[in-house]
Amino acid sequence: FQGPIAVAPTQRGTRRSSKSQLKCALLPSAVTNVASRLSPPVRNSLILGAAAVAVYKNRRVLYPGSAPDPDFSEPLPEGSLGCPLIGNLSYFAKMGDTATGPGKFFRWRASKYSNPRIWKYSMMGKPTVVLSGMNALKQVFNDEFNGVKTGVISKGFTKLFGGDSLLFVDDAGRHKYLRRLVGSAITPEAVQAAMPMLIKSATEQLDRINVVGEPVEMEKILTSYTLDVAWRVILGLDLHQDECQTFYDAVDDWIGGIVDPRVTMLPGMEKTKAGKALAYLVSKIERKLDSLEDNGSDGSTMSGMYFARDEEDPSKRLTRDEIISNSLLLILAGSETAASTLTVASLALGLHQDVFEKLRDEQTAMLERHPNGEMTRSMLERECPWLDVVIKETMRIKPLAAGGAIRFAQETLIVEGKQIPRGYGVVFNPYLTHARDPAVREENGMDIVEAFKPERWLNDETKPTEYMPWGIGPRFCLGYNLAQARGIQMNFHAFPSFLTIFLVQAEMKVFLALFVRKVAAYEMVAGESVEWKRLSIIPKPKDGSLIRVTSFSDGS
Ligand code: HEM
Repeated sequence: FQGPIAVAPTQRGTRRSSKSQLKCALLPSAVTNVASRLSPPVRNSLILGAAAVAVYKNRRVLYPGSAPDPDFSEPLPEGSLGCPLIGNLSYFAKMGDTATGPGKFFRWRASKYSNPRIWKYSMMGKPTVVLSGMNALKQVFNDEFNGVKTGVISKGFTKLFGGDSLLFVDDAGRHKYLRRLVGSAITPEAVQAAMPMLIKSATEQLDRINVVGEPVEMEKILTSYTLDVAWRVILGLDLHQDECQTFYDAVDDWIGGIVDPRVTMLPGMEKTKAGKALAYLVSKIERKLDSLEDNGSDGSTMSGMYFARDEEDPSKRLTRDEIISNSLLLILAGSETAASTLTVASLALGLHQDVFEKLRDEQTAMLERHPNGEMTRSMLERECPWLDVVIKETMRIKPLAAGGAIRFAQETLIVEGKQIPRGYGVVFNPYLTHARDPAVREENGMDIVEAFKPERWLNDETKPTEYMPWGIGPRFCLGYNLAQARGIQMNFHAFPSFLTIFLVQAEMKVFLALFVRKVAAYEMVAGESVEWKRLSIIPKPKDGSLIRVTSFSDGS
């Protein structure tokens, strides 16, 4: 509003008419005149409104690639794209809070639209559609490598997490090949062979809980547990006690690189904390590979990968780089996720004493049947239905806060009557999917205090069907199930449960079983007032699930 300004003839050749020139010349002064009579709040609202209209009218220029595909009549999903450069500012402002935890933006946005199962937003200026609900998810994510492909926003991620890992593969054949070979190292037999290591790792960490009345932060215990599983079971290392902390710190610094722009955007990653941590981890893996070459198999997942031959072409085996990248991927995908889920389970059991008692009764009965304390993979699977449903319910209430890796539409997709134009990002949202299951919609179904009811999984009539904590489609969690890697089409709900206990299930069940065998009763230090960390991959209680044991099983 600088007063009248001269209007230059347009550069494109077609001159505007003298009438329109006059309008253009007079308009600013007229606007200035009117604006000066308005109170500042009204004037500012009008300015913002005018700016919003200008952005809306020019959105095709401002957001390249966001326009609808003219070959389709279906509309775009609802939702605004925010700032063209950094996307929706509310994404950053509402990432999470202590009352609801991470993923607040997705819950808040979904509640605004007529169809919460499909809507759009913009991440760093990239138009992206958020999908939830099993129908829509199956349609889109089962078509990975054709209709959609997983991609990365920054190439730095590939450097940090290993360029030869199956996470970054966008070719169906190569992905299947890598899943077959990496997956062949996590068969039921391999997990059974790993049971003593899982039990040893859990027992060592549970030994840290030994004083009645002393507050214990379960998250710390469980982070160490899953990292011990990573070095023992996945990498097959034999770390001395004083080197464990170096390993924990290295994994922490390495994963922390995700949020460091010097790592993901700029050259010179090697000199950063994350780069140095990565070098340490790779050196450990390299040395282990040399020892496998000299001494043969040791039963670890890495050894499984090293000696695996492709069942379709036995002359093919994983290269050294592929083993390194995929070993790193298993640490990345498996440690934090399992630790967080177990942390939430310890909170849920502390809040629901009746469920804790059910688990204890189940373990007491198992001990009576196997008085020598033996615990195998198939025993946990066949004899412990409560263990199973406690984990299912924990993962229903607190799944990944913002979904998995971003996919990009390879062609224009029509989903739920809307179009997702070619080139758009697409992400799944497990929380929104779980929250809309008919079995839990009537109550405050995602609240850990009010709605944690593992028994709902024991009856076909109350069993949720809108459920996908392990992902969906060809990238379904590898730690969970290998059926797809062997070419069997996955139908999660119809899948017989005896086939579904693999590494991560065994890891979580072993810990919980030993925990309820040792601890006879405990309470949450914070009582029922649960607060959450604002940011994390899987939601975690703010106090790390601070418990106080009131009695141990040995009577102390
Ligand atoms: C409670 C623990 C876990 C949860 C909730 C979980 C969840 C998931 C989800 C949702 C995906 C799909 C990601 C996407 O499609 O973008 C996934 C993929 C994956 N998970 Fe897990 N996971 C867990 C533990 C593990 C463990 C213990 C391992 C291995 C040691 C593992 C290995 C993988 C791998 C390798 C992939 C990528 C598969 C591919 O791209 O083909 N996960 N996981």
